[in-house]
Amino acid sequence: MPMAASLRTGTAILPDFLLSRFTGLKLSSSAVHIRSACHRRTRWNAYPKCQLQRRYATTVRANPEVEARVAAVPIERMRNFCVIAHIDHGKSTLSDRLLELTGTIQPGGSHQVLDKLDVERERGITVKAQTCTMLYNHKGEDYLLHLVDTPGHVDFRAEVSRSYASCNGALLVVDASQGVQAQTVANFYLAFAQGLSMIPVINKVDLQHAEPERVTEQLLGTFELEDPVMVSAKTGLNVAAVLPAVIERVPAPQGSVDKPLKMLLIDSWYSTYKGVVLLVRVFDGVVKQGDHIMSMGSKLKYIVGELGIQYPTEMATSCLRAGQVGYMYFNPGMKTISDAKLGDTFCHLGKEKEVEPFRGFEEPQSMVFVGAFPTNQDEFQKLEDSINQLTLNDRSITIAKESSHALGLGWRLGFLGTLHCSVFEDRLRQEFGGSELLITAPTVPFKIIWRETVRDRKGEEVPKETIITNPALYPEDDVIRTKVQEIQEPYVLATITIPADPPEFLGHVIELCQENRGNQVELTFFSTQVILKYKLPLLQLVDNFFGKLKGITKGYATLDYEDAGYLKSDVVKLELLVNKEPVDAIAQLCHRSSAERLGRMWVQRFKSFVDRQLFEIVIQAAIGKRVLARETVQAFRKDVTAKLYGGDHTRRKKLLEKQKAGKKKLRAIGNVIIDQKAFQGFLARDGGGEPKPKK
Ligand SMILES: Nc1nc2c(ncn2[C@@H]2O[C@H](COP(=O)(O)OP(=O)(O)OP(=O)(O)O)[C@@H](O)[C@H]2O)c(=O)[nH]1
Repeated sequence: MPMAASLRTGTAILPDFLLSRFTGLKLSSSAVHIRSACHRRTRWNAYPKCQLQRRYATTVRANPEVEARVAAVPIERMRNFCVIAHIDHGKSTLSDRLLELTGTIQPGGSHQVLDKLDVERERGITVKAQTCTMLYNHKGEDYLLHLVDTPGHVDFRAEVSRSYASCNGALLVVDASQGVQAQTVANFYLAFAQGLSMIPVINKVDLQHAEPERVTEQLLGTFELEDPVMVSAKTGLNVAAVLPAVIERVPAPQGSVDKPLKMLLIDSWYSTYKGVVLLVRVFDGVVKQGDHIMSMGSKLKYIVGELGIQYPTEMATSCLRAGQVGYMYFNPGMKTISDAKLGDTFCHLGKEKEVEPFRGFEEPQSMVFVGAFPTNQDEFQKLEDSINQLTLNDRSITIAKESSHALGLGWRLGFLGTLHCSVFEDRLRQEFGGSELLITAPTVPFKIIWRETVRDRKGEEVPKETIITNPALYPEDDVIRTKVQEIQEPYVLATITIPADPPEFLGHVIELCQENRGNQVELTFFSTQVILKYKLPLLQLVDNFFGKLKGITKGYATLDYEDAGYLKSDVVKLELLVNKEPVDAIAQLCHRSSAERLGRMWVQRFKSFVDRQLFEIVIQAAIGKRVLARETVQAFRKDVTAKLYGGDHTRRKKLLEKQKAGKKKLRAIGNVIIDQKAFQGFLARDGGGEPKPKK
C-alpha cells in the first residue's frame, strides 16, 4: 500500500490512493491544498459516500508559531477585504496568488483553492463566498489580512452582501480584455452602498488582446476609480503590488478589545463530524473557548467550544479579538443549522444590556420554482433523502411536498435564480439518478391581490395578498372574476452590456428585450461598449433569456439583474389536456400574449413523446374552456398476444414480470396510459443559457 505523501490529520493516516478516491483530487499538490479542498467541498454537498472526506475535512491542528504571530497583530494592522468581479474575470485565481504570496498555501499547487465545491469545479464558477486569513509582512511588520472570495453570479448576490458585512474594502477585479461588464457594475454599486473602499485591479494583462489603458479610462469614466493595479493573476505578474495597496487604501476595522463582546454571525455550515460551524466577525471585545455567550436574536445560550481562523482550513487559536473573522463551534453544539440565524448578534451572557445588536441580514427570497418527482413512486423516500442531503448546507432553497395527479408525489423546490436552480438540478440528478427523475418547467411566484381586505400591522385595512408558487394553486376562473382585484408578476431591472461594434448587436438586443415584454430604462454608450437597462418580467428571464441573448451577440453580452418588485400583469393558466383531462404537472402560468405560441409548441412536443394506443388521443392546450392548439395521435391496432406464443412458461413469466415493473412507470390520464418517459422527454430542457464549464 503506497504510503508516501500521506495526509496526516490528527492520529490517522490516509493513504494516497484512498484519499484521491474519496476527494477526487490529484495528489501532486500539498497536504494543505488537499485538506482545504476537502473542507470546502463539504460545505455545499454532504455526499453520503464521502464519510471519510468529511471526517478528514474537520480535523483541526493548532500551529503555535502562526498563532503567536496572529496574537501579536493589533487591530490597526488588520485589513478585511473581499474580491469582487464579473464572472470569470479572475477572482479565484487572484485569491490563489495572494494565498501563495503570503505563504498561506504552497505555490504551484492545484488551482483555485477557494473554489472547492464539486459544482464550482465542474462548472468553473464560484457559488459560495469563501474566506481565508493571511499573515503578511509589510515594511517589517505583520499584518493580519482577511480575504473573502465572492461569487460573481447574480443568483448568489446574498452571499456577496453578507460578505460585505465582514469587510472594509474590496478589490474590484476587471478583465483587461473585456473591460467593465454587467456584474462589475452591479457589484460596484453594492460595495459602494456599503461604504467599502475600492481598489480597482485590472487582471489578465498578459492576454494578447488586453487593453489596460482603455479599461483604466472606463473605470474612471464609469466609477470614478483611479490608480488601478495592473496584474496577471495567471502568471503572477505584479500581484505583489496588490497587498501593499490593500494595506494603504483599505481602512483597519473599527472596534476595541476593551468593550463588551459584540459578534456578528456571517455564515454557517454543517459538518457531520462536529455539527454546526459558525463563521463570525468580532466587532468588539474578545471571545475565548469556554465563554458563555448568548444569541441576541433567539436568546439561546451557548458555551464556546473550539474557535480559530481559516488558514486556509480551520486552525484553532486561543481567542478571537475585535476586528477578526473566524470560525467557532459550540459545546454542546447547536441542535440544527436553522438555529444559526445569519446576521444574528452574539454577546457575553449577562452583557445583553450593554450591546446594541446589528439589524441582521435580509432573507433572500426564492424566485424560481420547479417540481421534482421520482419516475417510480416507490423511490419517493430516496428522493426525499437526496434532497435533504443536498439542502443541508444551502438554506436558501425552499422545500414543500407536492402531489400531482399526473406525476404522483414529489417536491416543490424554490431557488434564488435560474443558475441556482440548474446547479441544484445537476446535483440532484447526480445524487438520485438522472433517468429516474422528473423536473417540471421553472416558474416564478405570482401575487394575487384579493378584493377582500385585512388589517395590516398598523391596523389599516389593506387588500389581502397571496403569493402563488405552484400553478396548481391558481384560483379557478370564476373565483378570479368575482374575488380577485389584480394579479401581479415579478419584474427585474436587467443590466446588459454589449460591445458597441458591430452595431447590429444593439438592434438585436433591443428587439429581444421588446419581444420579452421589456421596457427600456437607460441606454449608455461608452467608447467600445453599450450598457442597456431594461425592466423585464422575471418569467421571461427564466425562459432561457440569457441563452438567447448570448446567441444573438455571439456570446459577447453579459447580463445582471436586480429585483424590481411586482407589477400588474395579464396572467393566464395554460393547461395541457389529454383526451380532455388536464395534465396538472405541465400547467403553467404565463402572460396572455405568449399563451398561444406556448400552447402550440406544447401540443406538438407532447405528441412526439406519446405512444400510439388502441384509440385516438387528442392533445390540446387550453386556457379554461378556450382551446388554443390541438394535435391528434392516431389509433393503431396491436395484437397483444403476439409475443405470448405457447411453449416455454418461464419466458411468459419473465414477460409478465417485466410488464409489472414497467407499469410502475405508467400513468393514467383519464383513459390514456402514458409512460413517464413521455413526461421526461417533454420536460427535458437543454439548459442553454447558463455558464458552461470553462476548463
Ligand atoms: N490569461 C489569463 N487568464 C486568467 C488570468 N486570471 C484568471 N485567468 C483565467 O480566467 C478564468 C476565470 O478565472 P477564475 O479565477 O475562475 O474567475 P472568477 O472570477 O473566480 O470566476 P467566478 O468564480 O465564476 O466568478 C480561468 O480559466 C483562469 O485560468 C490571467 O491573469 N490571465
